[in-house]
Amino acid sequence: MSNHIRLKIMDKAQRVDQAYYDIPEYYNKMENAMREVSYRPVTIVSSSFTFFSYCTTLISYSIVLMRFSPWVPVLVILSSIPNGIVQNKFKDKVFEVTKTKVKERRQMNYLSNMVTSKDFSKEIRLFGIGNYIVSRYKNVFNKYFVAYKGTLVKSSLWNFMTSLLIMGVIGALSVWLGISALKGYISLGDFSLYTSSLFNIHGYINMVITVGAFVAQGNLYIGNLRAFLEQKSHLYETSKKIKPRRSGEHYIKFENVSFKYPGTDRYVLKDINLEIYPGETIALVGLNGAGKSTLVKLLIRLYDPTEGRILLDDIDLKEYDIEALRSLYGVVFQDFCRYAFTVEENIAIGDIDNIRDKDRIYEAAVKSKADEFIRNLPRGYETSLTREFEDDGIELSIGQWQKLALARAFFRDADILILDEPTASLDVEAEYEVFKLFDQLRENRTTVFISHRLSSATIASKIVFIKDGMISEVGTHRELMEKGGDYARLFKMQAERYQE
Ligand SMILES: Nc1ncnc2c1ncn2[C@@H]1O[C@H](COP(=O)(O)OP(=O)(O)OP(=O)(O)O)[C@@H](O)[C@H]1O
Repeated sequence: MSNHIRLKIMDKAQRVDQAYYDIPEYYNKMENAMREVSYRPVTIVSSSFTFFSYCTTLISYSIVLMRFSPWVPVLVILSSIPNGIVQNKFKDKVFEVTKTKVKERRQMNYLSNMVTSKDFSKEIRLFGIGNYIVSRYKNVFNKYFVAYKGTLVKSSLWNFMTSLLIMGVIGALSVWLGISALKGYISLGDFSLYTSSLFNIHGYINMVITVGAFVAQGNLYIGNLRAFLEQKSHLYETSKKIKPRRSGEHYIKFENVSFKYPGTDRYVLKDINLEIYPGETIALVGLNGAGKSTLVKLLIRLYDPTEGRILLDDIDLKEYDIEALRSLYGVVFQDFCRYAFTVEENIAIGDIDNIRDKDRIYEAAVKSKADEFIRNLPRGYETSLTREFEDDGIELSIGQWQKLALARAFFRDADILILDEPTASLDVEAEYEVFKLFDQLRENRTTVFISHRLSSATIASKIVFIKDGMISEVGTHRELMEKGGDYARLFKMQAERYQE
């Protein structure tokens, strides 16, 4: 059951849109749902059974004690009510605190993962920041614990006082039983039966209260889980779900597109108007933070524009079936993923349904210049690309990873190629070959690439210069050089460095 719910949470998490990763509340809901998934569902069911079994036992002991006097079970049960209320109230409070302190808990997880994960290991050692991270962890923990402390102290105090009440009542009833035995109103056997029933009834009341509170808390957990599973998408959901045609020939148009990231007030893109004709190779250039990657994110519908619209073959992107739309694109992100799988899988991820098509996998690797180094790996295409799980796994260099990411995009058989800094880590020779390939590829598909190496932009049929979220210049390399604007200035600046 836990596994079933975990799978449901994972399924939801892989489908929610990108905007959720910008919103802490999303993470909070997911963390709340994930936190207790390993034990909570099972214990809700088992505790419910236990609850009923304890209640039955409790009734049995009450019936035994009623033979002596109906007041005995009534008094024990009445004196337990305040303790039951206190336990329930404070369990709810602790649950609420846990829920509201989820940000701190995520921070604590992040900080403790930092010191244990490989990603940070080099810098932590080099900069000697291990202790700094541990002290940050302690600070967050203290904030987290302060919130609990008050509730825990109060809960213990109230628990102690209400337990005293129960103990007082049980003590008094034991004395009553003792006197009755001494006076001969009940036999010694009955005395022993009644006193053991009295103590048992007390124990079972305690257990019923605890288990009952746990079951009630389970309801709160289910509320959390539902809140996560029922989250709505930020992206516009069309009823039309048009399937884009597959042809390689597409016309893309940005119409007055402006964009703010969810939860922010700043326009990152402002009034973008751009046409990309079938078969064109577009180079997006501009300074850091200008908005180039954001433009790409809108094109593949990770986000919808805040204003304006983007058309593909004269139809708004929003009207397409989103999965079919995304299947048109072959993308290499600036921060592409490095999967701890085999080489083959790392390429096949571009089009996972065709993972068995080995010939196409090799073909894609040859195109991206990855085939050469793959053949020298100990197990070729079957080499595992991590040393974390496999003894004979290996680590690649960043440039080698980039070649694999490119192969992934080529394997996809996409109509539109989108490459964000696709050659940043490639050696000069590989970069030259890859750009030569783009030249061939652009005959039958549209390519959009982002590059800071302006020499590579010269092959583009259209260069789009983005400045502060706006298109400031558009044209071929020659046109923009003649214009003598920002592009020409940056190009000359880079060229001068090469001439030195
Ligand atoms: N998820 C996000 N939430 C809020 N702001 C963001 C987010 N991602 C990017 N930004 C902001 O959007 C602006 C544009 O970022 P973008 O990544 O599009 O720039 P870029 O032109 O690709 O830069 P670079 O050349 O450095 O890759 C930046 O100011 C950045 O801070």
